[in-house]
Amino acid sequence: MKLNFSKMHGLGNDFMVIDGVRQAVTLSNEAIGQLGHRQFGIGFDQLLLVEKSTTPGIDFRYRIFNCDGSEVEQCGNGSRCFARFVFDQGLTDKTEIAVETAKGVIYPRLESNGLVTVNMGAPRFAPSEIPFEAPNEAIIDPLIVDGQVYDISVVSMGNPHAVQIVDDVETAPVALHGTLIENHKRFPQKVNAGFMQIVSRSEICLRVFERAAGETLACGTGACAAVVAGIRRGLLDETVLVHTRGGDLTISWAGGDSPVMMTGPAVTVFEGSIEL
Ligand SMILES: N[C@@H](CCC[C@H](N)C(=O)O)C(=O)O
Repeated sequence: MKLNFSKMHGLGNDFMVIDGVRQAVTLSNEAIGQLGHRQFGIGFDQLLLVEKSTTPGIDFRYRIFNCDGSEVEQCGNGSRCFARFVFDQGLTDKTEIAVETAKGVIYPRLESNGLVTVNMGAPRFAPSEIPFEAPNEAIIDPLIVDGQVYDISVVSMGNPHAVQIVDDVETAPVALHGTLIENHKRFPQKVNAGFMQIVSRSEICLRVFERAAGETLACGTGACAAVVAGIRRGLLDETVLVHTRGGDLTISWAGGDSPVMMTGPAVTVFEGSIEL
């Protein structure tokens, strides 16, 4: 089977994006893991598979897989690349798109300046929705990692995030603690671990150790979760500039059940095909 794809990125968080509307695509989780390998495959943080939606009023469905082949619920940087992909490939002429993911519908919009804004939906905090083992919902939860207590904020943006505040993201032990938090027994489906440095009420620096992918140059849902966590802790204003190692995102949240809005770039690097 010959598979056409685009290689894309959002702030260096990179994707193999496949048109499953005009091509018949059957990929096992194992095959995705092989394609994701940086040395033996194409290499990516996540694979995005674009499909038709059967739901009235919804333009597309897209599925998200981590580089180890596991399917996940949501991806912020991926949602911007998805929107750029379907427009540039001529799958739609709409600039405001409704797309189903494994965890609900999100709404990307292509801006005239080339950036993409996505209505990522409302964040969720109930432990059962993360999922997270905790007696009740809290703004800050103590998590014991390697004998030390870390104050984490647990947020679902469709996928699970545990955000902590650090003095300096550059010296934070992201790889070491990231993997311990990712695999902590209180997160039965694992978790993405965020390390946030507050610069001011409208600016943070962020590094994220992603579930199944390790540290990436940027994590869109991680940025949404960090800003939501900072606002709930009373440390951030409604609109925040998020500096990641791959570049900047703007995140806004008005609180409560209002949606988190994310604006940032989506870039196509090249198009290719592979014989499977
Ligand atoms: N890079 C993504 C998140 C991808 C999924 C994540 N690794 C998970 O397992 O939940 C983003 O930009 O949000």
